[in-house]
Amino acid sequence: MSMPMITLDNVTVTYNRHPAVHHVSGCFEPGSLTAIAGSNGAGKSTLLKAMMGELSSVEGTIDRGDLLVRDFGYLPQAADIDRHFPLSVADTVMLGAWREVGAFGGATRAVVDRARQALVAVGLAGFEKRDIGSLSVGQFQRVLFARLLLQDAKVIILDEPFTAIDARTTHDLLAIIRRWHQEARTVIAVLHDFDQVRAYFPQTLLLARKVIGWGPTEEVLTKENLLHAKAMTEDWDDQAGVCEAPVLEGS
Ligand SMILES: Nc1ncnc2c1ncn2[C@@H]1O[C@H](COP(=O)(O)OP(=O)(O)OP(=O)(O)O)[C@@H](O)[C@H]1O
Repeated sequence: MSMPMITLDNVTVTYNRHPAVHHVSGCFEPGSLTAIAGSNGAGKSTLLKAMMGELSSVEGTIDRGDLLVRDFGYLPQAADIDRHFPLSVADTVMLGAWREVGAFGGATRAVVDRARQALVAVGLAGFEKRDIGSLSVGQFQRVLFARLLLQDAKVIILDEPFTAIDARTTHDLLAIIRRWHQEARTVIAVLHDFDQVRAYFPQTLLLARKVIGWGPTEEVLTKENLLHAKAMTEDWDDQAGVCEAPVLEGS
């Protein structure tokens, strides 16, 4: 059996000493396609940011195995992305290849061809010279998927990729996620639409500050678990302190 690719062991993440997620343990297998689901404030984005190494107050262990930073492709929530830069669609997609190209290096013909193919794959052929500020929300999301295609990452982490995205665009981008899965990449996506999760994502991590369920989607998204998750998130005290270490019997 292959070794787990990303293993979380008792991960707790705090903001100003208040836990946003706590005691999360489990693993993302290589090539798995996992949805992270949960209510607003359940800690989904926090967990992704911790996995990306973006947060400093992380307790427990996030073991990324042999993976390097370059092996991760990360799409943050749209609200965290500033697109008021005077960047063209082509330049934005090319950012996916910056590790290959380097800060001042020139892109090879092969990289430019791959960027062009990525734009075709997301249905934006001919948009190369458009300013990203002039795109619709859905078109911009397609550009960001093209950038991920170019990056060619082993692990792809998407934070609410379909929020405010229309059905047609969502359908097209889900097809790309499916393609990544068929290519045996590990894909992790925060999603709010349970029907979508059931239809496309074999694995689910249901989060409500802690893990409510993590495994095959049909076993995790039960009515009971969803009610439990909702109640947990609603009852959570944002000012709660970090749990004390459990007292071991006999100590
Ligand atoms: N930078 C921050 N500073 C302080 N608290 C934060 C910060 N970011 C998130 N939080 C808090 O951590 C908790 C979890 O937030 P997080 O954004 O991870 O939830 P989420 O499940 O992704 O929610 P949503 O579905 O609304 O995006 C919330 O109570 C939030 O207010």
